[in-house]
Amino acid sequence: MEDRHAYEKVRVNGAPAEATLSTGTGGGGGPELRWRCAGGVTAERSLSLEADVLGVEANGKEVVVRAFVADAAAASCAAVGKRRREIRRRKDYVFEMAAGEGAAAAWGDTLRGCLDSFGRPKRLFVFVNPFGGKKRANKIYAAEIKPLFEAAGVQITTQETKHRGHAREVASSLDLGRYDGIVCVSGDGVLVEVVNGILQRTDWKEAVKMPIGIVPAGTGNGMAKSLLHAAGETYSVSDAVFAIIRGHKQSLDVCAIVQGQERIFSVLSMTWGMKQTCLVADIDIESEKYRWMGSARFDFYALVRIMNLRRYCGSIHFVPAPGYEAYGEPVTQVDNIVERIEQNRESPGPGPGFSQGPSAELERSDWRFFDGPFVAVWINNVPWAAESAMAAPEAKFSDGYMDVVIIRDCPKPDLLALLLKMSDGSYVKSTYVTYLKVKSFRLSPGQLVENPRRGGVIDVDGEVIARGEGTYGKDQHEDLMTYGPSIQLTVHQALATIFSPK
Ligand SMILES: Nc1ncnc2c1ncn2[C@@H]1O[C@H](COP(=O)(O)OP(=O)(O)OP(=O)(O)O)[C@@H](O)[C@H]1O
Repeated sequence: MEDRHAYEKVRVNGAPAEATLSTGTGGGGGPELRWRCAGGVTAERSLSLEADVLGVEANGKEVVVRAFVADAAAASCAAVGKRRREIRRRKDYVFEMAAGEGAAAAWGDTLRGCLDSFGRPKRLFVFVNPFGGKKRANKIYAAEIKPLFEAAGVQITTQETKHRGHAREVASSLDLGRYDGIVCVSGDGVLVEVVNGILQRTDWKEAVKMPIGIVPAGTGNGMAKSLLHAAGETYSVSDAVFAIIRGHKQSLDVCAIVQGQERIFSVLSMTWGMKQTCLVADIDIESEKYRWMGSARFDFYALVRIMNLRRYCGSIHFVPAPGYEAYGEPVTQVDNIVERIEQNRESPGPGPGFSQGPSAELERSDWRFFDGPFVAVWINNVPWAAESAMAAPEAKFSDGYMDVVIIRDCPKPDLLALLLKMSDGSYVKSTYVTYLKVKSFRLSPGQLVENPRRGGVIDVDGEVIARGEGTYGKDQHEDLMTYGPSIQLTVHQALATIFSPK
């Protein structure tokens, strides 16, 4: 049954009005506040507590409702309930109760009760990476993030990341009982560190249930873009924060990437060969020097990059998801693959290694393969690799599969055309792109076709994990894995939990 509190005499931001607080769900719309100003010239206004309200405070005769709405018009009853793409803004509505303090206190209690019933996070641990993206994360935090959390009454503990790996260290030992979630104000890198830190804990099975939030403040913000886009929300810092405040959650597949005794967990992507994000970003940024060309500079710079196109020898093996069984060639001798999986099973260490993870034997007879050369192989967990690159339009957060994109021999003009369609994902329709979903995957990377003394680069969630001979930085960097021996990927379905707008 719907529960209503109606007041004849209320002032809303000083204007006399009649207001109704509805706490029930009888109408199907959830708890809401409605009011109509005296005189009736303005339309009835309403605020959905779940979709528009951050917090509430009762003060004497007043109840202050801290809202986050698209604009003044968006608070009209016509707009309530619809998904909006407009930019939201902070707005306070002060309800002065004619019936006095007692009525204000009662409204305050009722409103807070409604907000509490949504299960929103009350205590958050927030990482801020001051070096992410354009090094503005601290400013963004102070100007756009902190005020929203404060308005929502969320208790915040912040931690600036001091060095590479710091977020991982902290997440591996944080007292999780003190928080309802961990938030990363950063690019995807810190998020990945947090997931890896949690999975190296001895209590990882419990710890991995801790919801993780991401607020885009880096160069690569594929996860934030994927979450907001999937919910039909605008891609912005404030929308990402609001999603965390509202406390909706989504489970997320985590991919274990293993080579011998080395293991890393990925939530976004693994890439080999041409990079999806790099090329798109490069065309935006590096083409600046060709600004005099006008809009043709994008095409020109893409062309420059494609002229230097590299193709790599190697092979990939995979267990296809249902519906993709016809892709590639059947593997007749699976023993090598299974042997390697069995070796990996014995690898020590905490976290969902092969001993705890999904059983690999189930997939014993289903392996298929492609041989190179390859221009690019991308394995994606979520649709967006960066905010401007929709690498895997079919990817789902927790379907238990990785979406694989393979570009093999592709004429340069076609590659250019394909690249220019990366921003909406339509590039996958090209005949030069093979797109499939897999349960397990194995990459055996080889040398450049044009130069057998030179290898390629393998990148996981934006970090290089292996680089071959002759590649940039080979002499300076000690990578986690070796370029050459196979790298095995296994999906752990819905292992992690992430704050999501819906
Ligand atoms: N204080 C710091 N100094 C140097 N590196 C840091 C610091 N804090 C975090 N990092 C590292 O920066 C890396 C990238 O961070 P993040 O993803 O937030 O930003 P980004 O701009 O998207 O990154 P990038 O473009 O470099 O991949 C992470 O791996 C993280 O460990």
